[in-house]
Amino acid sequence: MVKAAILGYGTVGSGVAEVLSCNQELIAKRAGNPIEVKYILDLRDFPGDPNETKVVHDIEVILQDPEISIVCETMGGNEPAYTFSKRALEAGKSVCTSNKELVANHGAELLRLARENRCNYFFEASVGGGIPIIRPINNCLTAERIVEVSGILNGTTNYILTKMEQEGMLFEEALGQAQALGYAERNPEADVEGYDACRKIAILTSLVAGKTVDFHKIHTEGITGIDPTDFAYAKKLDATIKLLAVSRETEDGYQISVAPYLLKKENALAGVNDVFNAVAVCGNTLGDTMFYGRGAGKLPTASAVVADVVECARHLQKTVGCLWEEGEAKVADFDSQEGRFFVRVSKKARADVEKVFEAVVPVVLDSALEEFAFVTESMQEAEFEKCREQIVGFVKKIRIKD
Ligand SMILES: NC(=O)C1=CN([C@@H]2O[C@H](COP(=O)(O)OP(=O)(O)OC[C@H]3O[C@@H](n4cnc5c(N)ncnc54)[C@H](OP(=O)(O)O)[C@@H]3O)[C@@H](O)[C@H]2O)C=CC1
Ligand SMILES: N[C@@H](CC=O)C(=O)O
Repeated sequence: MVKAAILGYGTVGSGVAEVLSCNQELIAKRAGNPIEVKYILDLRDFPGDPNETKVVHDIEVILQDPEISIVCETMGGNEPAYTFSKRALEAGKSVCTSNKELVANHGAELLRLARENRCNYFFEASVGGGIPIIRPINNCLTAERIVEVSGILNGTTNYILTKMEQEGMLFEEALGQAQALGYAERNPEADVEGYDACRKIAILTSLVAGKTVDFHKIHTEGITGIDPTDFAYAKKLDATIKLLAVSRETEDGYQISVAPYLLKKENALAGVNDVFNAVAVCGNTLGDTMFYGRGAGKLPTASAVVADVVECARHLQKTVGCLWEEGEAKVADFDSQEGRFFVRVSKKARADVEKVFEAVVPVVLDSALEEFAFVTESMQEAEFEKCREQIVGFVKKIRIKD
């Protein structure tokens, strides 16, 4: 019997207990041993819950119990999750986590501690919820030089954008629904301002680079500025708007950004809706591959954590290799990033626009509107900003994913 503990009995933690119980027999077969949850650490008690007798409030009970070989950290946040994870690994207990904030901040160090203590630090659920992406990058794509990773990495914002586009729902209402469904972070600013997707693309790029990407260096924009008029223009252009995270290897380092993008309906990512996420990975010899599934939610995310638990149970006292070491991977200057832009400007700026951007083809939604839009040629971010300075009045840009 392999004994495990769950730290944090919220959306994901309670899902971990449910998946372990619901698929108990097949998990025992696949792990080579039955897996039992011995303790659940939380701040609260859960009277009436089937696991209420397992609840403890002192981490020492778990850390000091030699029977516990696997700890699922589903509390979230940096502290005390960082200290608890570190201490579990130092005690030789493997840790499986869904906590991307912690992985993005301390992944390399926690992996080293796992190696030093002959156990494992696994984090499949930290990116893309239930989508297998960490293990595929580490294992199945290990023969590849990965040149680009991009995709939709946040379920909450994709849910909000889908509801706004398809049902004309207001931002706040759609966010409220995503929170009620258990998709959003405790502080949903992390979702809507793009910070969550930023940490996830930092984790993926760190795995690709083998060194840590400092996520503070990633250009990050959220979706709070996207309004119904943007969707009306997108429809007119046979396009949609998605929050994309993009990471590309260049000679100057990894060019990484998180921002809303306008993308044509025929783009595979345009059809990724609601809480679904998709990650496209391009390898130098393989070409393009894509991973798709539920990016958030109780059971899909818990399923990924439990898969890590099974992998730990199969490798007790052995560390499974993961090439992500301490030291920093270079992030390229964002200003040199190149692409086309969709731009909304006030009607009064027409002459300026034609002078600065030359041959623009205006997109007009409604002649009564005091604005029009156009699409630029491919140019660098810095170049666009210089042009923008020469245009008086309202200017709003959305990048285009070609
Ligand atoms: N929800 C999702 O779909 C996904 C979440 N994740 C990540 O998984 C992690 C957990 O998310 P989620 O389950 O949604 O969050 P929840 O807020 O639902 O659950 C966290 C649980 O941990 C408990 N907790 C917090 N601090 C402590 C502490 N010091 N000691 C003991 N228990 C504590 C909380 O108790 P209390 O409520 O009393 O504070 C709560 O029960 C986060 O890192 C999140 O980013 C990853 C993928 C998807
Ligand atoms: N809040 C996150 C949860 C999963 O990582 C999201 O919406 O994607």
